[in-house]
Amino acid sequence: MTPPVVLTIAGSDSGGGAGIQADLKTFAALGAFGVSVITAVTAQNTLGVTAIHPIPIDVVAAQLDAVLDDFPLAAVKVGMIGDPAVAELILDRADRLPNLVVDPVLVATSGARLAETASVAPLVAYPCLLTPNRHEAAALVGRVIETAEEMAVAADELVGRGARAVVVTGSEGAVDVLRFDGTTEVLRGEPVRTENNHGSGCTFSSAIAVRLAAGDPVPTAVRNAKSYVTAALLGGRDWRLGDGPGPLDHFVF
Ligand SMILES: Nc1ncnc2c1ncn2[C@@H]1O[C@H](COP(=O)(O)OP(=O)(O)OP(=O)(O)O)[C@@H](O)[C@H]1O
Ligand SMILES: Cc1ncc(CO)c(N)n1
Repeated sequence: MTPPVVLTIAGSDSGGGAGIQADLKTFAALGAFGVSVITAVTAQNTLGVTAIHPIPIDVVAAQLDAVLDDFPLAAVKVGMIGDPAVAELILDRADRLPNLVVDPVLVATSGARLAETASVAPLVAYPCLLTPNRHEAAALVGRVIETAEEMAVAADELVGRGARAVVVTGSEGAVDVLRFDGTTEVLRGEPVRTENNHGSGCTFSSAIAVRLAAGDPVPTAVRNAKSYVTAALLGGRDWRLGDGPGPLDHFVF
């Protein structure tokens, strides 16, 4: 059977654990056919980011149009965009981008700054499914977020600005908060004791996109994606790839 096509619009991680590379592995692992629009090339490994080269906006637009002109998209995941012009481009083509999941990537797990808050601001007001981690949500609402209660208030505030749904992720504690359709759901996952969490957020948002493409309602897609990330974290727990926080085992199944 022909698989659903899912698009990632994101940056390349030369280390293979996050960004476009994590997205395409997640799509393949969960049964979707992945296509990609690369917004930036990062020189990156498990220890950090040493260079960022934004792709010129006309080349980003040409990739997007090449994909749109030939593939029936079932869902779209947006990761690192780096430049507000890319956000404007996405908004301009948004009526052809179904099931839009936006991970407002601002900081890598290693702590390196990947994008300015202003670069994703135009997309935050679009009715997409937003997946900020606690720190990204804090940058978007302008205050520190620590507790699940504070995550819920921030998620509600971001829905108020126009998002269709918001999941604020809590990283190691495995507690995420979903705000959708007037209700708040606290998702308590199994905390995995691991150093290897590089790309967990990219993997999570990509898995949500695949599950939406498969027809899951938003809360089911988010729960299924969370189970997949937990399994991939467990699978890669004992891997030793690089000297810093390593990647997940995307093909754990
Ligand atoms: N150690 C862990 N054990 C269980 N779940 C985890 C762990 N770390 C992250 N998660 C889960 O992974 C998903 C992604 O969230 P996370 O907050 O790690 O994203 P992120 O910080 O944006 O990741 P990255 O920047 O590395 O891509 C969430 O569902 C979160 O609960
Ligand atoms: C290219 C890229 N996108 C996203 C992340 C977030 O983890 C990263 N480290 N690198």
